[in-house]
Amino acid sequence: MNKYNYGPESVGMSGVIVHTDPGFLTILQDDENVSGLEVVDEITGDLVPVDPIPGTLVVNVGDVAKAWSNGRFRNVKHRVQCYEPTVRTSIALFVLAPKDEKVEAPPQLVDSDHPRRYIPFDFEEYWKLRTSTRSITGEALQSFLAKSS
Ligand SMILES: O=C(O)CCC(=O)C(=O)O
Ligand SMILES: [Fe+2]
Repeated sequence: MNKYNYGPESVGMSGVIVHTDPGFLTILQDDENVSGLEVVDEITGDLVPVDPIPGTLVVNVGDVAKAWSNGRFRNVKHRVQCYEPTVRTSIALFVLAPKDEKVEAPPQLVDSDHPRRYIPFDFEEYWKLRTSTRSITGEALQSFLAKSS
C-alpha cells in the first residue's frame, strides 16, 4: 500500500522517481480519483500519464519478466508524479520470482533467431545488485547478459 501525502510544495515533484519494478509483474490498484502514474514511452522517451480508469487494474511488467521472456516482454519505466496537493493511495501486489529456482528463459523462448540473452540468475542475487548499485531502471540485468549477446 502506498500513501502519498502531497502538500502544496509537492506539486510538480515525483512521489516515486522513475524506476522499473524488479520482479515479474506488478498488479496495481491505483487511486481512482487522483492521477499521477506516468510510464516512459520506450521509443520517444516521453512520460505518458496513465490516468485511472475506475474498476480496472494496471499490470506492470518488471525486470524478471524481461529476462524470463528472453527480452520479449519489456520492463516498463514509470514514476508517480504529484499533480495536486492531496492524498493519493495505491495498492501494489508484486509478483517477484521463484524462490528456489533461477530466473531462466524456457527453451521454447530460445532459438537461433532469439539466442539466450541472460544467464540464469537468482532473484535474490539480482535484488542485491540492483539495490547496492542503485540501478533502479533495470540496468542491473546487464550483469547477467549471456556472452554471445
Ligand atoms: O503508486 C503507484 O501508482 C505506483 C507505485 C509504484 O510504481 C510501485 O510501487 O512500484
Ligand atoms: Fe513501480
